[in-house]
Amino acid sequence: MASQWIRVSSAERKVPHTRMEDEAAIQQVYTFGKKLGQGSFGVVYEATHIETQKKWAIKKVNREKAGSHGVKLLEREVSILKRVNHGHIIHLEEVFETPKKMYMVTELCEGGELKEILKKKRNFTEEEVRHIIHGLAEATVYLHRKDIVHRDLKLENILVKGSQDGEENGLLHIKITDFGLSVQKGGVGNKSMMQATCGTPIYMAPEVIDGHEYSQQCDVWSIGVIMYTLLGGEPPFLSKADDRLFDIIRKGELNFSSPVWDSISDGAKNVLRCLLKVDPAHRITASELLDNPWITGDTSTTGTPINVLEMMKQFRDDPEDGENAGAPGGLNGLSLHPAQDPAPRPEPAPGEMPGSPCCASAKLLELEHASETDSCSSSPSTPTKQRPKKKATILTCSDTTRKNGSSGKGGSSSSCAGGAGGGVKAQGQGSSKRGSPQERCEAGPSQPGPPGRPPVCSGKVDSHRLPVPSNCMHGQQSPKPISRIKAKKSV
Ligand SMILES: Nc1ncnc2c1ncn2[C@@H]1O[C@H](COP(=O)(O)OP(=O)(O)OP(=O)(O)O)[C@@H](O)[C@H]1O
Repeated sequence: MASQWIRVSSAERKVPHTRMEDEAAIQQVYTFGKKLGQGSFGVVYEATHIETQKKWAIKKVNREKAGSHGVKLLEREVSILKRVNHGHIIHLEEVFETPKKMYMVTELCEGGELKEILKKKRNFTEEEVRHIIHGLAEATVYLHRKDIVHRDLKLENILVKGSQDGEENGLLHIKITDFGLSVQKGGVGNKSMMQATCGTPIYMAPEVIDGHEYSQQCDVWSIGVIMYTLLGGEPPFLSKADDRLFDIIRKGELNFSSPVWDSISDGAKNVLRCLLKVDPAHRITASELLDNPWITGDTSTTGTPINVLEMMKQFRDDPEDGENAGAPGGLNGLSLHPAQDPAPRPEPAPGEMPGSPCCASAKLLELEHASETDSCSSSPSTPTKQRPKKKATILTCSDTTRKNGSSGKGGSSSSCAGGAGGGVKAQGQGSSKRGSPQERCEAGPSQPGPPGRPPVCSGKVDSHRLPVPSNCMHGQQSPKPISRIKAKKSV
């Protein structure tokens, strides 16, 4: 006898979840067809819903073979997929369970893995990549708004809808899949930070490698790795030895010297530099990415930074440029010092776009206080709490992407260009100072970033090297993710 229930947790979609004695019940509903692929924990089949004749993909997992760890990842994936509903995220139709097996019925992506398509094509055109990254950014913004962090975004986890309904004007319709390593963060402050070292080495953000507390910004880094690989045909950071690979990732130097990059626009390269900023506080957010002119196709926007920290840094480097930005006080009339900012401004409303004037000003205030903090703030809602002054807590790092940017082909600036929707525009900023080799990660530990940006705990990015846990020693070619679940904090 099959018993069906629908979990009605308010956060979850109503996804049918059926318990049954054996396979017979599912075979009355679906006809199993060809094998689509094999994962670590199970086999994926094409299946047809008998009543509707609609085709689906069914992942069949043997609990015993998967082991308790595998089952845990699967349950986590099911739980997250029940909470989401987005055009660029794989749709979970229903779940069946027997005492020995678990079946996940998901939408069918006949195009298979994006990685396989890339292998055949060698690289995608800029227009194709723009379309893919746009979809990826939309899905990531959606997830991050729900406090879900994927943590294993990579080409293998991006599926493509079939040729008939999967292409939009010849462009691929992508779906993010494999939420086994995903987490839904709880609350704010420390609870919103993660510490488990997990992901797949070539896609892992520096802060994840180093075991620092990290935020959803790790997904943005992975989008950068994906975008670079789609355009250039090879990942940005590669080494056979993991130690070396992690060192390369920590430096974050982007190489655009291969001929394939000659025909790629400066806009695309700028986006890559913004996505692959070593310091997560200076990395653009997924929603900032969506507003980037390279993504929106808005070529009329001037090359202004969209990341508030970047803007403040530029202003600090060259306040006159900021003042030339068209309004007294610089940065479009924003007050740039607490003393010039008499009235405290309200926190941004939920959903308010980052970079609205009051937010940028408030964040500058926080930044100044952040330089006086010495430890990860326990709560982002108390950013200005005074702590013992310790000069050493103004963390310094060399932002190698910027160095690289200033010498990169085409001489494009490394600042996060554009920002149509960012709200704050510092127009007319000279580019001379942008290439300054010395950048200071002024964002103190765990101080909140700009609005819409999660708090980050930035350590000494390029000098702080924690020993890499032994279970990180997968070959860099290995697509298998690392999941150090025995983290300090369970996530
Ligand atoms: N919804 C789907 N539509 C079409 N093919 C799919 C679908 N889901 C999975 N596949 C195919 O089946 C293969 C195995 O998928 P599965 O999710 O089990 O494992 P994986 O994510 O590749 O590996 P792992 O579980 O080890 O991370 C995939 O590589 C893909 O080619």
